[in-house]
Amino acid sequence: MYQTVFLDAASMGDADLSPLQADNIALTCFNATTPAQVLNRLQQADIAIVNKVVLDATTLAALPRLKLICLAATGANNIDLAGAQQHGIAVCNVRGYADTAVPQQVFALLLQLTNKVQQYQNAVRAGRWSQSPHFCLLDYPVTELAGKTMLIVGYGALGQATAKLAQAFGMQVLLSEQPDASICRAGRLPFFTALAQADVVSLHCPLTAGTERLFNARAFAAMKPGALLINTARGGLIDETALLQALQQGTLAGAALDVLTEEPPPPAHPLVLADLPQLIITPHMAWASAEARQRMVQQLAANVQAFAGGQLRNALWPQH
Ligand SMILES: NC(=O)C1=CN([C@@H]2O[C@H](COP(=O)(O)OP(=O)(O)OC[C@H]3O[C@@H](n4cnc5c(N)ncnc54)[C@H](O)[C@@H]3O)[C@@H](O)[C@H]2O)C=CC1
Ligand SMILES: O=C(O)C(=O)CO
Repeated sequence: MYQTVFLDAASMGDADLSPLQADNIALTCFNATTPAQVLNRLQQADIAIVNKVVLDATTLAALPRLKLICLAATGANNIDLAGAQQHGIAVCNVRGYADTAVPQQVFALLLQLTNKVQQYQNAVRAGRWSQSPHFCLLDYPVTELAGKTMLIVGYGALGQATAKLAQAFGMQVLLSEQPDASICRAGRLPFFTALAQADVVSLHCPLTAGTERLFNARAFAAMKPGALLINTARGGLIDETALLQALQQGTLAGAALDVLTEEPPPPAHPLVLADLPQLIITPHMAWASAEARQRMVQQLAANVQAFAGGQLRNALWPQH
């Protein structure tokens, strides 16, 4: 019997978690877990399931029974992988579960930036259409995606699925090489060259030591004037102070963020308080269509059962 503890089960919303239940699994679900509660709750666990709870090296060192961390997410930046490795704790994630949900949100955000649906809705509600001397109201400029370029940073499952939607909109897709790469792979552009050519930049790479604040003042200065930035990957990819400055100075024409460095953000977070119509922030819900959350549960169950059967599925560590 594997003692299995889901530390932030309520982050799955109303998804049906019953696929996780099985004869060989004793499952305990906590809605949410504070950093101070982690150790106590995982003390007797063989398997920890976490969405965004942080499991750092110190915590992992104090959990000798723990054998598997099963991420209810693709991004693994909340887990100290080196610490897991040091203590022989396997780590697996879920993959491709959101490759329809996230790209759909990328375009929901991008289309809001180009088509100003919210601003027009507000204008109609405020009676401004009724007062218009014409049949229409043209107060907010609309621009087309067709013929524009989208740079995808991180060409994995979500980057590729987003690229397909971009192509369906008639956009040209660009791929960049990693900034510190010594060679540039065929079909890719050097990072700063790609930034200078893109009308829209969409982020889909993991947050690692190498990608932290990849989008900083230097990167914003290199971007094409009037470009739009969409981040549905991780907040830490962006230097948020530099982003606010780039938006205020007009270097960037707009940004849409589904993720912030600190989540949930403090109420006085400068980007949350910034009153800029060209900045849209959604609360890390790009992944969370009902369908994607249920696919996630199925993958979690498959990962847990693979482990119980002596196998590892979607292992980030140990790698095969
Ligand atoms: N907002 C949300 O709800 C969600 C956010 N995510 C985020 O999206 C990220 C990507 O997810 P997937 O596409 O499924 O992962 P993936 O592992 O399939 O793809 C990531 C890609 O990024 C590439 N990469 C790594 N470092 C890079 C760098 N420095 N520059 C450019 N590319 C780099 C990798 O080679 C890989 O091709 C996740 O790591 C997670 O942080 C994932 C799901 C939902
Ligand atoms: O899958 C991910 O990485 C997410 O951020 C959703 O939890």
